[in-house]
Amino acid sequence: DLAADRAALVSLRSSVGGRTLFWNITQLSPCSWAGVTCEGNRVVVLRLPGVALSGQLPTGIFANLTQLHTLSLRLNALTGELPSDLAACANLRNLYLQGNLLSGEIPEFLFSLRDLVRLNLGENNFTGEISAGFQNFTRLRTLYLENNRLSGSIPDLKLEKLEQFNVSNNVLNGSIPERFKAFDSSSFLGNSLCGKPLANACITAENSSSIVVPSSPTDSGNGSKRKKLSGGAIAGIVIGSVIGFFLIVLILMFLCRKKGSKKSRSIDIASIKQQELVIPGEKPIGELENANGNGYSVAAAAAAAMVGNGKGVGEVNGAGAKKLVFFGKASRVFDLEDLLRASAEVLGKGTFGTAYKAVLEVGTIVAVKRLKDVTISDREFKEKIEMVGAVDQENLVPLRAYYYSRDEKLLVYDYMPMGSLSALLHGNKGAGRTPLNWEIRSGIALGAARGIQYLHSQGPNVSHGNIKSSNILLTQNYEARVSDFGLAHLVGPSSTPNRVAGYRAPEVTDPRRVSQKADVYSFGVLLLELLTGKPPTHALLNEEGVDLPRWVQSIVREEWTSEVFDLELLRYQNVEEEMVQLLQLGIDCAAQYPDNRPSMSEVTSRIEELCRSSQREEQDLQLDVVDVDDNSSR
Ligand SMILES: Nc1ncnc2c1ncn2[C@@H]1O[C@H](COP(=O)(O)OP(=O)(O)OP(=O)(O)O)[C@@H](O)[C@H]1O
Repeated sequence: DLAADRAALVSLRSSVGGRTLFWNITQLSPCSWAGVTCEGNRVVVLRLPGVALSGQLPTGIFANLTQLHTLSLRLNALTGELPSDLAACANLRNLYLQGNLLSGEIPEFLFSLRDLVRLNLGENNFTGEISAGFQNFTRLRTLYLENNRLSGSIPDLKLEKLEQFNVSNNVLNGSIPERFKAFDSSSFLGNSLCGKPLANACITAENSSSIVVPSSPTDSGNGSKRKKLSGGAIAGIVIGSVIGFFLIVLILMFLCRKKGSKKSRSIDIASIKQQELVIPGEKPIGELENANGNGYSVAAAAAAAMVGNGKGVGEVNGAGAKKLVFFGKASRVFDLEDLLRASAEVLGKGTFGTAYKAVLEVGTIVAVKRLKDVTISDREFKEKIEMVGAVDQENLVPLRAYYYSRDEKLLVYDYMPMGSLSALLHGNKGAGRTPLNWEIRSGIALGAARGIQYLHSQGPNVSHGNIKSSNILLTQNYEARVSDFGLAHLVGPSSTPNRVAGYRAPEVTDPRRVSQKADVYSFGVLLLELLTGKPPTHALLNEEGVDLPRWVQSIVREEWTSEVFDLELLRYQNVEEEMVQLLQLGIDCAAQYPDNRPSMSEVTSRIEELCRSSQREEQDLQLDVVDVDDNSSR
């Protein structure tokens, strides 16, 4: 009686052999076990690494698991040949059988699993030659065959996508085919192979007289093959090395100089940028005329009236007559009077104050942020806010206007109708929830990365300082817009609630001094949140959250990678590769040491590349569907 929990599985480790366990899996619904992920009632991921499975895998199990996407039986004691019904798992992408006692030739039926992306058959007792059938795996990225007893030569397989390859410690011989030469020599050691990347060249008619051929393990007793280098070859090597050495020294000197000159030029880039960013000639709205020729009169109480701190609209036109200042030419579609008459509703309280949604009488909707704890001087505030207002990039929420008085500071933004990524991910978990597919999530990741990259491109000291999912807002089409940039420098440190804690890089001590690399860290956490659907530490009220970088890394280390993804994403199996790449990028960004993190421009190009690749996958899939339809109609 296999109870549906991990405890039962663990207690079975030592007492039950593979046969019984597998037999039962086909009869029960194992969907709630750790290591087993199901979609509907079909098993898509089956992972039983290191659970003491032994004996031969019986035929008949896999015929019932046709939706399998990942099968991991690593580090068990399975023996014998692979069962032929494994061929029924036509959706299989990841097959990990490493570290068992499987034997016999790698069976031909395996090559019918054409969608395999990762194949690990290492550390078994497989014999025979490496079949040309591997050629069928056109999507293969990982092929591990090390520590078996495979013989013969390596066929010239045209596996365009292969990234990881290892055939070390077999009994292979012959030359390493051209397309495998790019892999590290450690992938080929412990065989009788020759040619690059190994140090021992292959003996050909031309070079047999001048090249030393170190004896391989199999011909170690045959000293007659040792030949000495010719004088010309030695001279060539020496001259080549000397030239190479000087070239490296020259390049290093050049680089050092470049770095030095950059440093001296970058002095006060921030202030230069500031000048570039200011739009000259902006008039406060109070100085503009409305259609009736009357000037607008605005006072500090405008803010209070709208945000409901007790004063009415009638008290707005009081003393002080400070002005609402707009940015940009095309944005004056409403005026301050409209704003004052607007109905307002609270969107939420954040680090810098409270945000309101204001619906103007003409129907225009804006978001208004009422800042608190602004500690800097008037001049400094205006300088900084005008820099923010001048920023114009499609992935950033534009600041349309600001209002400044001693008691009130208001910022007017475009209202983003779909709310924040945080609300979308963690808000409505019920039936009416918008499913967030891979296309939407990867698009959001790309848009947000582009927005942050743009900010970083404004100067080495320009950073966002508060990257988190509630600051990634969404348009009607779920395009990402980064908000709240430039505000971290305006408010005092005391006002920062710890809701940002899970995103903050470990080296940040002052929230007003957040480096670009610290932004990259926060963006990494955001990527992990986007892919796992889990909030980071303290990101939500009343929820503790998880230390996302640590949690994800611990799971990836255990090769349970698929388990970290939000269940909603698991159905997009054709792009799992890209999902894993985005996850890896998140992990890279959230590296402990700032120097180990990529720059935002690198981050953006990596996301662009994986978005392109998933679009290709999507097109392939559509073509496949067309093919199937064609075949069935014939
Ligand atoms: N322009 C906008 N359009 C739509 N919703 C917005 C807009 N600006 C803010 N919001 C929403 O209002 C709420 C409060 O935002 P606010 O930026 O004040 O706080 P926060 O993002 O939670 O924290 P922080 O101040 O640290 O950024 C958030 O849910 C946010 O998504």
